[in-house]
Amino acid sequence: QFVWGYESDNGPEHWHENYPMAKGDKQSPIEINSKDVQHDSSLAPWHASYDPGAAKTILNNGRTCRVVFDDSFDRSVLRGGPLTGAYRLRQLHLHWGSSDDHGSEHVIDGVKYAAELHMVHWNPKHGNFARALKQPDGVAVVGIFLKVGKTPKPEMKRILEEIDNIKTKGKEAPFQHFDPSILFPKSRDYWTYNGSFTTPPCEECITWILLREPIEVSSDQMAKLRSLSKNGENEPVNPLVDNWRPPQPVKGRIVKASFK
Ligand SMILES: NS(=O)(=O)c1ccc(C(=O)NCc2ccccc2F)cc1
Ligand SMILES: [Zn+2]
Repeated sequence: QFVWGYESDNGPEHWHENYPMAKGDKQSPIEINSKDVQHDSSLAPWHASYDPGAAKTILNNGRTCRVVFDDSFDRSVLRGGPLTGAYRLRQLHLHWGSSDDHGSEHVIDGVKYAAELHMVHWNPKHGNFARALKQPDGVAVVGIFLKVGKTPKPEMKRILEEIDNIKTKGKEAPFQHFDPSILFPKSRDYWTYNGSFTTPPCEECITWILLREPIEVSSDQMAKLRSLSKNGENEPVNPLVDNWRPPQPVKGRIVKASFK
């Protein structure tokens, strides 16, 4: 039975065989070229109001490291920007490379960042997440680029400290009292466009909000992330790296910028 992944036999080039949406017209990620972006002065600023008490657990699902939040009511929400209404924070996760020179999913003016962090929110007007992902306005993901520099990002430490407890696939640990808005960069500038999950089933339900300013992490912090394994305990070690989908066809979509 086909289990999708990022290897040559089950990677992004194969996904469409089991998930036809993967060949849709509004797929993510994409390459963003500043010259094709349209500044939209009507775009509102976005606001996150997260409850640190909503954080629940952190897990290694063999494909990424994911922090899960209580989304049973409007407890941690994202508002504004291109969105109508309050979207509930459900989980955050990352995509990263096997070395510092690549790993992000979106590519900005040819620049690949070392990693890309996704904060996944869904529109409660659709009742639940499974229904929301069938709607064009169902899901909103804030994407933050991680750039390798000399100074480690202290706010990333909480996540990276937990890595040792979730080394292998299926491992989960409590992860409480965490407000992910501490990860945001200073600037609120963003690009936004309509796209999809970057993993199967590649549903085209996402309003992407990509922050222009990357956050800086250290090479050691990236090495820590790369110490996660795809394999389960007592299985041969298979490093969890290069869990990113390459850019997909833009197909005439307009990327808007909140800034000039
Ligand atoms: N990389 S991303 O575009 O930000 C992204 C965000 C969320 C998911 C997700 O929830 N998958 C699980 C899932 C659950 C239920 C139904 C379908 C699903 F994909 C996958 C990818
Ligand atoms: Zn993602």
